[in-house]
Amino acid sequence: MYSDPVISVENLSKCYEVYNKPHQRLLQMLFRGKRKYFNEFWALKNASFKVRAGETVGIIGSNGSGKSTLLQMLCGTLNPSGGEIHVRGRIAALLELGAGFNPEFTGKENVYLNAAILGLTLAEIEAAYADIEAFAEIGEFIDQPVKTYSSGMYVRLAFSVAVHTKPSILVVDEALSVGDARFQAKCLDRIKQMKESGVSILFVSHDVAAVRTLCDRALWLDKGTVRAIGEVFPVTAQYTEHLFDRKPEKAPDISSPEAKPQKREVLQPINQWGSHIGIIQSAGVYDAEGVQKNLYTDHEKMIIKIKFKTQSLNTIEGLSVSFSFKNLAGSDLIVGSTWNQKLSFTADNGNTQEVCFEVDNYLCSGDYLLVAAIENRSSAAIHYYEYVEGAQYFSSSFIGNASGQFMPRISMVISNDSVRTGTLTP
Ligand SMILES: Nc1ncnc2c1ncn2[C@@H]1O[C@H](COP(=O)(O)OP(=O)(O)OP(=O)(O)O)[C@@H](O)[C@H]1O
Repeated sequence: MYSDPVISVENLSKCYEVYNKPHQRLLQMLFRGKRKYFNEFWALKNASFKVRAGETVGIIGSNGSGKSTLLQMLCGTLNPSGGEIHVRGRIAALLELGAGFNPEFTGKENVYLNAAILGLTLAEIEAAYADIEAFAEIGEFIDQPVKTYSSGMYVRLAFSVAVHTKPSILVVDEALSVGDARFQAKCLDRIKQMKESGVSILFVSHDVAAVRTLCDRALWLDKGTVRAIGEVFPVTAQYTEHLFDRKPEKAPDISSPEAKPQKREVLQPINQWGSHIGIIQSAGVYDAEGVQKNLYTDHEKMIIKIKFKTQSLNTIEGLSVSFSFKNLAGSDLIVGSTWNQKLSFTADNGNTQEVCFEVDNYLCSGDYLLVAAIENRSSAAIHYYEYVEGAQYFSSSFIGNASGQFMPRISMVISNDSVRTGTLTP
Protein backbone atom coordinates (compact mmCIF):
# COMPACT_ATOMS: atom_id res chain seq x y z
CA MET A 1 0.00 0.00 0.00
CA TYR A 2 0.95 3.60 -0.66
CA SER A 3 4.03 2.67 -2.67
CA ASP A 4 4.00 3.36 -6.38
CA PRO A 5 1.72 6.00 -7.79
CA VAL A 6 -1.29 4.70 -9.68
CA ILE A 7 -2.06 8.20 -10.90
CA SER A 8 0.63 10.67 -11.71
CA VAL A 9 -0.34 14.11 -12.98
CA GLU A 10 2.21 16.69 -14.14
CA ASN A 11 1.31 20.29 -14.98
CA LEU A 12 -2.13 19.26 -16.18
CA SER A 13 -4.08 22.13 -17.71
CA LYS A 14 -7.35 22.68 -19.49
CA CYS A 15 -8.12 25.84 -21.38
CA TYR A 16 -11.57 26.51 -22.82
CA GLU A 17 -12.22 28.89 -25.67
CA VAL A 18 -14.99 31.23 -24.51
CA TYR A 19 -16.88 33.20 -27.16
CA ASN A 20 -18.85 36.27 -26.19
CA LYS A 21 -21.13 35.98 -29.24
CA PRO A 22 -22.14 32.77 -31.09
CA HIS A 23 -21.05 34.01 -34.52
CA GLN A 24 -17.50 34.48 -33.25
CA ARG A 25 -17.16 30.71 -33.16
CA LEU A 26 -17.85 30.59 -36.91
CA LEU A 27 -15.44 33.45 -37.56
CA GLN A 28 -12.80 31.61 -35.59
CA MET A 29 -13.26 28.52 -37.75
CA LEU A 30 -12.94 30.61 -40.90
CA PHE A 31 -9.94 32.65 -39.80
CA ARG A 32 -8.19 30.15 -37.56
CA GLY A 33 -4.60 31.12 -37.04
CA LYS A 34 -5.12 34.67 -38.32
CA ARG A 35 -7.20 36.20 -35.54
CA LYS A 36 -8.43 35.22 -32.11
CA TYR A 37 -12.19 35.65 -31.52
CA PHE A 38 -12.30 33.99 -28.13
CA ASN A 39 -11.09 34.54 -24.62
CA GLU A 40 -9.07 31.85 -22.93
CA PHE A 41 -10.48 30.39 -19.75
CA TRP A 42 -8.22 28.11 -17.76
CA ALA A 43 -10.46 25.66 -15.93
CA LEU A 44 -7.35 23.90 -14.65
CA LYS A 45 -3.81 25.20 -14.64
CA ASN A 46 -0.57 23.31 -13.99
CA ALA A 47 -2.02 20.75 -11.59
CA SER A 48 0.57 18.25 -10.37
CA PHE A 49 0.01 15.46 -7.85
CA LYS A 50 0.30 11.73 -7.34
CA VAL A 51 -2.11 9.14 -5.97
CA ARG A 52 -0.43 6.10 -4.50
CA ALA A 53 -1.78 2.56 -4.65
CA GLY A 54 -4.48 1.97 -2.04
CA GLU A 55 -4.81 5.63 -1.16
CA THR A 56 -8.09 7.55 -0.93
CA VAL A 57 -7.76 11.17 -1.94
CA GLY A 58 -10.58 13.65 -1.41
CA ILE A 59 -10.88 16.48 -3.90
CA ILE A 60 -12.51 19.58 -2.50
CA GLY A 61 -13.15 23.02 -3.89
CA SER A 62 -15.97 25.46 -4.43
CA ASN A 63 -18.27 25.41 -7.45
CA GLY A 64 -16.37 25.91 -10.68
CA SER A 65 -12.94 25.27 -9.16
CA GLY A 66 -12.10 22.58 -11.74
CA LYS A 67 -12.87 19.32 -9.93
CA SER A 68 -15.00 17.76 -12.68
CA THR A 69 -12.61 19.01 -15.35
CA LEU A 70 -9.75 17.25 -13.58
CA LEU A 71 -11.67 13.99 -13.16
CA GLN A 72 -12.88 13.97 -16.74
CA MET A 73 -9.31 14.31 -17.98
CA LEU A 74 -8.19 11.51 -15.65
CA CYS A 75 -10.92 9.28 -17.02
CA GLY A 76 -10.09 10.15 -20.61
CA THR A 77 -13.43 11.78 -21.46
CA LEU A 78 -11.84 15.23 -21.88
CA ASN A 79 -8.61 16.15 -23.65
CA PRO A 80 -6.09 18.22 -21.70
CA SER A 81 -4.67 21.40 -23.18
CA GLY A 82 -1.32 20.61 -21.63
CA GLY A 83 0.52 18.44 -19.15
CA GLU A 84 0.72 14.72 -18.62
CA ILE A 85 -1.37 12.01 -16.99
CA HIS A 86 -0.12 8.54 -16.20
CA VAL A 87 -2.67 6.03 -14.94
CA ARG A 88 -1.73 2.51 -13.90
CA GLY A 89 -4.64 0.08 -13.62
CA ARG A 90 -8.32 -0.07 -14.50
CA ILE A 91 -10.15 3.11 -13.67
CA ALA A 92 -13.93 3.05 -13.10
CA ALA A 93 -15.65 6.37 -12.78
CA LEU A 94 -18.92 7.60 -11.48
CA LEU A 95 -18.98 11.06 -12.94
CA GLU A 96 -21.78 13.58 -12.77
CA LEU A 97 -24.93 12.78 -14.69
CA GLY A 98 -24.55 12.51 -18.42
CA ALA A 99 -21.34 10.52 -18.46
CA GLY A 100 -21.38 6.91 -19.47
CA PHE A 101 -24.78 5.60 -20.52
CA ASN A 102 -26.49 5.64 -23.89
CA PRO A 103 -30.00 6.99 -23.20
CA GLU A 104 -31.63 4.90 -25.94
CA PHE A 105 -30.34 1.58 -24.59
CA THR A 106 -31.97 -0.28 -21.73
CA GLY A 107 -30.31 -0.46 -18.35
CA LYS A 108 -29.22 -4.03 -19.05
CA GLU A 109 -27.74 -3.12 -22.43
CA ASN A 110 -25.90 -0.23 -20.84
CA VAL A 111 -24.50 -2.52 -18.15
CA TYR A 112 -23.03 -4.78 -20.82
CA LEU A 113 -21.75 -1.85 -22.87
CA ASN A 114 -20.25 -0.01 -19.93
CA ALA A 115 -18.61 -3.07 -18.41
CA ALA A 116 -17.13 -3.96 -21.81
CA ILE A 117 -15.71 -0.43 -22.15
CA LEU A 118 -14.18 -0.88 -18.71
CA GLY A 119 -12.38 -3.95 -20.03
CA LEU A 120 -14.48 -6.88 -18.79
CA THR A 121 -14.91 -9.95 -20.97
CA LEU A 122 -18.40 -11.19 -21.80
CA ALA A 123 -18.00 -14.07 -19.34
CA GLU A 124 -16.96 -11.64 -16.59
CA ILE A 125 -19.93 -9.37 -17.31
CA GLU A 126 -22.34 -12.31 -17.23
CA ALA A 127 -20.88 -13.47 -13.93
CA ALA A 128 -21.24 -10.00 -12.41
CA TYR A 129 -24.61 -9.07 -13.93
CA ALA A 130 -26.88 -10.46 -11.18
CA ASP A 131 -24.90 -8.58 -8.52
CA ILE A 132 -24.98 -5.37 -10.52
CA GLU A 133 -28.74 -5.61 -10.95
CA ALA A 134 -29.33 -6.49 -7.29
CA PHE A 135 -27.15 -3.68 -5.95
CA ALA A 136 -28.81 -1.06 -8.18
CA GLU A 137 -32.29 -1.94 -6.87
CA ILE A 138 -34.16 -0.42 -9.80
CA GLY A 139 -36.46 -3.41 -10.36
CA GLU A 140 -38.08 -3.77 -13.75
CA PHE A 141 -36.62 -0.50 -14.95
CA ILE A 142 -33.48 -2.47 -15.80
CA ASP A 143 -35.25 -3.45 -19.06
CA GLN A 144 -36.39 0.10 -19.87
CA PRO A 145 -34.38 2.65 -21.88
CA VAL A 146 -32.18 4.71 -19.61
CA LYS A 147 -33.80 7.92 -20.90
CA THR A 148 -36.88 6.98 -18.84
CA TYR A 149 -34.88 6.84 -15.60
CA SER A 150 -34.99 9.35 -12.80
CA SER A 151 -31.59 10.83 -11.96
CA GLY A 152 -31.51 8.67 -8.82
CA MET A 153 -32.07 5.46 -10.81
CA TYR A 154 -29.39 6.48 -13.26
CA VAL A 155 -26.85 6.94 -10.50
CA ARG A 156 -27.82 3.68 -8.79
CA LEU A 157 -27.10 1.74 -11.94
CA ALA A 158 -23.96 3.70 -12.81
CA PHE A 159 -22.55 3.22 -9.32
CA SER A 160 -23.39 -0.46 -9.35
CA VAL A 161 -21.56 -1.00 -12.65
CA ALA A 162 -18.58 1.04 -11.47
CA VAL A 163 -18.07 -0.95 -8.28
CA HIS A 164 -18.69 -4.40 -9.75
CA THR A 165 -16.12 -4.15 -12.51
CA LYS A 166 -13.21 -4.76 -10.12
CA PRO A 167 -11.44 -1.48 -10.77
CA SER A 168 -8.06 -0.73 -9.24
CA ILE A 169 -8.96 2.96 -9.22
CA LEU A 170 -12.42 4.32 -8.44
CA VAL A 171 -13.32 7.89 -9.25
CA VAL A 172 -16.48 9.23 -7.62
CA ASP A 173 -17.75 12.67 -8.50
CA GLU A 174 -20.55 14.60 -6.81
CA ALA A 175 -23.01 12.22 -8.53
CA LEU A 176 -23.77 10.25 -5.36
CA SER A 177 -25.57 13.19 -3.84
CA VAL A 178 -28.43 12.53 -6.28
CA GLY A 179 -29.34 9.24 -4.61
CA ASP A 180 -31.58 9.00 -1.57
CA ALA A 181 -30.04 8.85 1.90
CA ARG A 182 -30.24 5.07 2.21
CA PHE A 183 -28.60 4.51 -1.14
CA GLN A 184 -25.93 7.09 -0.38
CA ALA A 185 -25.11 5.27 2.85
CA LYS A 186 -25.01 1.96 0.97
CA CYS A 187 -22.64 3.47 -1.62
CA LEU A 188 -20.38 4.96 1.03
CA ASP A 189 -20.27 1.61 2.74
CA ARG A 190 -19.26 -0.04 -0.52
CA ILE A 191 -16.61 2.63 -1.13
CA LYS A 192 -15.19 1.90 2.34
CA GLN A 193 -15.07 -1.84 1.54
CA MET A 194 -13.24 -1.10 -1.71
CA LYS A 195 -10.83 1.15 0.15
CA GLU A 196 -10.12 -1.65 2.62
CA SER A 197 -9.50 -4.06 -0.22
CA GLY A 198 -6.77 -1.77 -1.59
CA VAL A 199 -8.59 0.09 -4.36
CA SER A 200 -7.27 3.63 -4.90
CA ILE A 201 -10.08 6.15 -4.72
CA LEU A 202 -10.54 9.73 -5.85
CA PHE A 203 -13.55 11.15 -4.08
CA VAL A 204 -14.98 14.54 -4.98
CA SER A 205 -17.29 16.06 -2.44
CA HIS A 206 -18.44 19.35 -1.00
CA ASP A 207 -19.06 17.48 2.22
CA VAL A 208 -15.94 18.12 4.30
CA ALA A 209 -17.12 15.67 6.97
CA ALA A 210 -17.39 12.86 4.39
CA VAL A 211 -13.92 13.65 3.07
CA ARG A 212 -12.53 13.67 6.59
CA THR A 213 -14.14 10.32 7.36
CA LEU A 214 -13.16 8.55 4.19
CA CYS A 215 -9.94 10.01 2.84
CA ASP A 216 -6.25 9.64 3.61
CA ARG A 217 -5.30 12.89 1.92
CA ALA A 218 -7.12 15.87 0.48
CA LEU A 219 -6.49 18.03 -2.54
CA TRP A 220 -7.97 21.51 -2.56
CA LEU A 221 -8.67 23.09 -5.94
CA ASP A 222 -9.31 26.79 -6.14
CA LYS A 223 -10.00 28.60 -9.42
CA GLY A 224 -8.28 25.86 -11.39
CA THR A 225 -5.12 25.65 -9.31
CA VAL A 226 -4.06 23.22 -6.60
CA ARG A 227 -4.08 25.33 -3.44
CA ALA A 228 -3.07 22.53 -1.11
CA ILE A 229 -2.56 18.79 -1.00
CA GLY A 230 -1.74 16.84 2.13
CA GLU A 231 -3.22 15.51 5.33
CA VAL A 232 -6.99 15.66 5.34
CA PHE A 233 -7.61 17.72 8.43
CA PRO A 234 -5.31 20.70 7.80
CA VAL A 235 -6.24 20.89 4.11
CA THR A 236 -9.99 20.71 4.74
CA ALA A 237 -9.57 23.21 7.58
CA GLN A 238 -7.84 25.68 5.24
CA TYR A 239 -10.56 25.15 2.68
CA THR A 240 -13.34 25.72 5.20
CA GLU A 241 -11.60 28.84 6.40
CA HIS A 242 -11.40 30.07 2.83
CA LEU A 243 -15.12 29.38 2.31
CA PHE A 244 -15.86 31.80 5.10
CA ASP A 245 -13.75 34.31 3.25
CA ARG A 246 -11.54 35.17 6.16
CA LYS A 247 -7.81 35.32 6.05
CA PRO A 248 -6.27 33.17 8.77
CA GLU A 249 -5.30 35.84 11.22
CA LYS A 250 -2.79 35.20 13.89
CA ALA A 251 -4.68 33.36 16.57
CA PRO A 252 -4.85 35.20 19.87
CA ASP A 253 -3.79 33.21 22.90
CA ILE A 254 -7.13 31.84 23.91
CA SER A 255 -5.97 29.72 26.80
CA SER A 256 -7.22 31.46 29.88
CA PRO A 257 -4.82 33.05 32.36
CA GLU A 258 -5.72 30.55 35.05
CA ALA A 259 -5.05 27.67 32.72
CA LYS A 260 -2.71 25.04 34.09
CA PRO A 261 -2.29 22.57 31.30
CA GLN A 262 -1.18 19.14 32.42
CA LYS A 263 0.88 16.58 30.59
CA ARG A 264 0.94 18.39 27.24
CA GLU A 265 1.24 21.92 26.06
CA VAL A 266 -1.80 23.87 24.91
CA LEU A 267 -1.64 23.99 21.13
CA GLN A 268 -2.59 26.80 18.86
CA PRO A 269 -5.97 26.46 17.18
CA ILE A 270 -5.81 24.55 13.93
CA ASN A 271 -8.37 26.79 12.35
CA GLN A 272 -10.06 30.04 13.18
CA TRP A 273 -12.44 32.22 11.28
CA GLY A 274 -15.35 34.58 11.66
CA SER A 275 -16.34 38.18 11.14
CA HIS A 276 -15.31 39.23 14.67
CA ILE A 277 -12.16 37.29 15.47
CA GLY A 278 -11.09 38.13 18.99
CA ILE A 279 -14.50 38.28 20.69
CA ILE A 280 -13.77 34.91 22.30
CA GLN A 281 -11.51 35.73 25.23
CA SER A 282 -10.79 32.19 26.32
CA ALA A 283 -12.14 28.66 25.92
CA GLY A 284 -11.14 25.50 27.70
CA VAL A 285 -12.18 22.25 29.35
CA TYR A 286 -12.12 22.15 33.17
CA ASP A 287 -12.73 19.51 35.81
CA ALA A 288 -15.21 19.73 38.72
CA GLU A 289 -12.58 21.56 40.83
CA GLY A 290 -12.16 24.22 38.17
CA VAL A 291 -8.78 23.01 36.98
CA GLN A 292 -8.16 23.12 33.27
CA LYS A 293 -6.84 19.70 32.33
CA ASN A 294 -5.86 17.83 29.22
CA LEU A 295 -6.73 14.37 30.47
CA TYR A 296 -10.18 13.14 31.53
CA THR A 297 -11.10 9.70 32.77
CA ASP A 298 -14.26 7.55 32.73
CA HIS A 299 -17.40 9.60 33.23
CA GLU A 300 -15.45 12.43 34.84
CA LYS A 301 -17.30 15.74 34.90
CA MET A 302 -16.10 18.12 32.18
CA ILE A 303 -16.94 21.80 32.25
CA ILE A 304 -16.48 23.74 29.05
CA LYS A 305 -16.00 27.44 29.74
CA ILE A 306 -16.20 30.00 26.97
CA LYS A 307 -15.50 33.64 27.85
CA PHE A 308 -16.38 36.37 25.40
CA LYS A 309 -17.16 40.05 24.91
CA THR A 310 -19.90 41.16 22.57
CA GLN A 311 -19.19 44.88 22.67
CA SER A 312 -18.01 44.97 19.05
CA LEU A 313 -21.25 43.44 17.73
CA ASN A 314 -24.01 45.63 16.32
CA THR A 315 -26.65 43.35 17.70
CA ILE A 316 -26.84 40.44 20.08
CA GLU A 317 -30.16 39.25 18.72
CA GLY A 318 -29.83 35.60 17.74
CA LEU A 319 -26.50 35.31 19.58
CA SER A 320 -25.57 31.78 20.42
CA VAL A 321 -22.52 30.26 22.10
CA SER A 322 -21.61 26.71 21.18
CA PHE A 323 -18.97 24.09 21.74
CA SER A 324 -18.11 20.88 20.04
CA PHE A 325 -15.80 17.99 20.81
CA LYS A 326 -14.22 16.69 17.64
CA ASN A 327 -11.99 13.73 17.00
CA LEU A 328 -8.69 14.37 15.26
CA ALA A 329 -10.27 13.50 11.92
CA GLY A 330 -12.46 16.55 12.42
CA SER A 331 -15.86 14.89 12.95
CA ASP A 332 -18.18 16.51 15.47
CA LEU A 333 -18.83 14.01 18.27
CA ILE A 334 -20.67 16.13 20.81
CA VAL A 335 -22.17 19.55 20.17
CA GLY A 336 -23.77 21.84 22.74
CA SER A 337 -25.29 25.23 22.10
CA THR A 338 -27.13 27.86 24.09
CA TRP A 339 -29.43 28.00 21.08
CA ASN A 340 -30.82 24.57 21.91
CA GLN A 341 -31.90 25.82 25.34
CA LYS A 342 -33.24 29.10 23.91
CA LEU A 343 -30.91 31.04 26.21
CA SER A 344 -30.62 34.74 25.45
CA PHE A 345 -27.87 37.20 26.30
CA THR A 346 -27.73 40.75 27.53
CA ALA A 347 -25.42 43.37 26.09
CA ASP A 348 -22.13 43.21 28.00
CA ASN A 349 -20.94 46.82 27.55
CA GLY A 350 -17.38 45.62 27.46
CA ASN A 351 -17.59 43.22 30.39
CA THR A 352 -16.61 39.62 29.89
CA GLN A 353 -19.42 37.09 29.86
CA GLU A 354 -18.99 33.39 30.39
CA VAL A 355 -20.98 30.35 29.33
CA CYS A 356 -20.32 27.03 31.08
CA PHE A 357 -21.47 23.74 29.62
CA GLU A 358 -21.30 20.66 31.78
CA VAL A 359 -21.06 17.13 30.46
CA ASP A 360 -19.86 13.74 31.72
CA ASN A 361 -16.99 12.22 29.83
CA TYR A 362 -18.28 9.37 27.71
CA LEU A 363 -15.53 9.60 25.12
CA CYS A 364 -13.57 6.40 24.66
CA SER A 365 -9.79 6.54 25.02
CA GLY A 366 -8.30 8.84 22.43
CA ASP A 367 -7.35 12.40 21.55
CA TYR A 368 -9.91 15.11 20.98
CA LEU A 369 -10.17 18.82 20.39
CA LEU A 370 -12.49 21.53 21.59
CA VAL A 371 -14.28 23.87 19.20
CA ALA A 372 -15.64 27.12 20.60
CA ALA A 373 -18.01 29.20 18.51
CA ILE A 374 -20.03 32.37 18.81
CA GLU A 375 -22.70 32.61 16.17
CA ASN A 376 -25.68 34.61 15.05
CA ARG A 377 -28.62 32.33 14.36
CA SER A 378 -31.29 34.92 13.74
CA SER A 379 -31.50 33.93 10.07
CA ALA A 380 -31.57 30.56 8.35
CA ALA A 381 -27.85 30.63 7.47
CA ILE A 382 -25.67 30.70 10.58
CA HIS A 383 -23.31 33.66 10.66
CA TYR A 384 -20.10 32.93 12.56
CA TYR A 385 -18.75 35.78 14.63
CA GLU A 386 -15.91 33.55 15.69
CA TYR A 387 -15.18 29.84 15.28
CA VAL A 388 -12.09 28.38 16.92
CA GLU A 389 -11.29 24.79 15.99
CA GLY A 390 -8.73 23.43 18.44
CA ALA A 391 -9.29 25.89 21.29
CA GLN A 392 -7.90 23.08 23.45
CA TYR A 393 -6.67 19.58 22.81
CA PHE A 394 -7.35 16.89 25.38
CA SER A 395 -7.34 13.14 25.85
CA SER A 396 -9.79 10.71 27.31
CA SER A 397 -8.51 7.66 29.08
CA PHE A 398 -10.99 4.90 29.67
CA ILE A 399 -10.07 2.24 32.12
CA GLY A 400 -11.44 -1.09 31.04
CA ASN A 401 -12.19 -2.26 27.55
CA ALA A 402 -14.13 0.50 25.92
CA SER A 403 -14.48 0.08 22.20
CA GLY A 404 -16.50 2.22 19.83
CA GLN A 405 -16.46 5.99 20.20
CA PHE A 406 -18.56 6.52 23.33
CA MET A 407 -18.95 4.63 26.54
CA PRO A 408 -22.16 5.78 28.22
CA ARG A 409 -23.46 3.90 31.21
CA ILE A 410 -25.28 0.92 29.79
CA SER A 411 -27.63 -1.23 31.84
CA MET A 412 -27.70 -4.90 30.95
CA VAL A 413 -30.01 -7.76 31.72
CA ILE A 414 -29.37 -11.42 31.10
CA SER A 415 -32.34 -13.69 31.45
CA ASN A 416 -33.25 -17.28 30.99
CA ASP A 417 -36.18 -19.28 32.32
CA SER A 418 -35.01 -19.33 35.94
CA VAL A 419 -32.46 -16.53 36.40
CA ARG A 420 -32.58 -12.85 35.68
CA THR A 421 -29.52 -10.67 36.39
CA GLY A 422 -29.11 -7.02 35.76
CA THR A 423 -26.17 -4.70 36.02
CA LEU A 424 -25.02 -1.24 35.24
CA THR A 425 -21.66 -0.77 33.52
CA PRO A 426 -18.97 0.08 33.80
N1 LIG B 1 -17.13 23.49 -22.03
C1 LIG B 1 -16.78 24.52 -21.27
N2 LIG B 1 -16.55 25.73 -21.81
C2 LIG B 1 -16.18 26.78 -21.06
N3 LIG B 1 -16.00 26.72 -19.72
C3 LIG B 1 -16.22 25.54 -19.12
C4 LIG B 1 -16.62 24.39 -19.85
N4 LIG B 1 -16.76 23.35 -18.98
C5 LIG B 1 -16.46 23.85 -17.76
N5 LIG B 1 -16.13 25.15 -17.84
C6 LIG B 1 -15.75 26.03 -16.74
O1 LIG B 1 -14.62 25.48 -16.09
C7 LIG B 1 -14.67 25.77 -14.70
C8 LIG B 1 -14.46 24.49 -13.92
O2 LIG B 1 -15.62 23.69 -14.10
P1 LIG B 1 -15.80 22.32 -13.33
O3 LIG B 1 -17.09 21.73 -13.77
O4 LIG B 1 -14.58 21.49 -13.49
O5 LIG B 1 -15.90 22.81 -11.83
P2 LIG B 1 -16.28 21.96 -10.52
O6 LIG B 1 -15.24 22.27 -9.51
O7 LIG B 1 -16.51 20.54 -10.87
O8 LIG B 1 -17.64 22.67 -10.10
P3 LIG B 1 -18.93 22.07 -9.31
O9 LIG B 1 -18.52 21.88 -7.89
O10 LIG B 1 -19.92 23.16 -9.48
O11 LIG B 1 -19.33 20.80 -10.00
C9 LIG B 1 -16.00 26.45 -14.44
O12 LIG B 1 -15.80 27.83 -14.36
C10 LIG B 1 -16.82 26.12 -15.67
O13 LIG B 1 -17.72 27.17 -15.97
